[in-house]
Amino acid sequence: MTTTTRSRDTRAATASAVRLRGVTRRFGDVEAVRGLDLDLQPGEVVAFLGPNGAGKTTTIDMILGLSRPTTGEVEVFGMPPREAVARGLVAAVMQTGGLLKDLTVRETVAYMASLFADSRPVEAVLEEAGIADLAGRRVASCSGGEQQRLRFAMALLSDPALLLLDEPTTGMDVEGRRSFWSAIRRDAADGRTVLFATHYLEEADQYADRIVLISGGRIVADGTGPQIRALASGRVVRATLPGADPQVIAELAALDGVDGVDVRGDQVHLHARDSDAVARHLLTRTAAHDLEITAHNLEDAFLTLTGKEQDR
Ligand SMILES: Nc1ncnc2c1ncn2[C@@H]1O[C@H](COP(=O)(O)OP(=O)(O)OP(=O)(O)O)[C@@H](O)[C@H]1O
Repeated sequence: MTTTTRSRDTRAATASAVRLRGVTRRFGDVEAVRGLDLDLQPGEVVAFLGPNGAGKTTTIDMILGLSRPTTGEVEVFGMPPREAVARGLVAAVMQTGGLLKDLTVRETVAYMASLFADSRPVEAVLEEAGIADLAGRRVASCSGGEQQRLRFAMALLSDPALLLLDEPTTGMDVEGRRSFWSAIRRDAADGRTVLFATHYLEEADQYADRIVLISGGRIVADGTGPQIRALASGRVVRATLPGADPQVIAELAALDGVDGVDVRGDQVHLHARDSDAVARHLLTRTAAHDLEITAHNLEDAFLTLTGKEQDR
């Protein structure tokens, strides 16, 4: 792999890669981002995870200097985002656009390289993005995943210290996603800071060192996958409860230590801090059977944590 120099000046070497303080962004009546404080350290791979409309793209746009916060401060390597972008410290891989279908993969990267005063060699970035063997192929014949790796190669030309990816694998199949992320992870091992927005829990859990969970324009959790799971403590008790009447459901919901009840046909799901007490109640006071008790998984944590924010 090519050795690269990513610390282009003293400020870039010493500051947080990204620093947000009290950042808000309004669009008319819509408060897309509501008071974000966030620090990304150089070399971290961070997933920005949240449901539709959470404020992920709005935040990424502010880090890229494409829009300004309504209030608050955004700094990238200790400088205003536009300055960091102008110095080639930041690059982005967006979901769509930016490719000429009739060019080959190599021609596309070479054309982009010709626009930079100080560009890395074309062959090196093709290699790093894992598309050297596709260099002669027309862009139109590349799959969605291959086109994303091409965008990734283009983003590497300026050797950015920070790479931003906005839902980079939307619409890719499992194999496309896997090879895209293995290229990103290989590259990040070399010290690049990566922030990617995603809807996919497994993607965040599998490929990020840290997950920042955002909902309704606020950060609702920040930590590793296991730390986020632990935040939504408790268990899920599932049972078959045929024809459960509303009175029985109301009693279940009112039990001590029950945080929520979902009824799906004959199935009842209870989110409970004391699963033993809930199981005892179900078996002795109701017609429930086929009980199953499981620990929360990341998806439960996601729904619990983002649901709480949406309720506000
Ligand atoms: N230019 C705009 N004008 C008006 N409202 C906007 C604009 N851009 C974003 N919004 C609103 O701000 C909120 C946050 O949007 P944003 O695109 O940042 O969310 P997101 O987390 O990226 O969502 P998705 O995962 O669906 O892309 C949404 O309610 C959206 O409708």
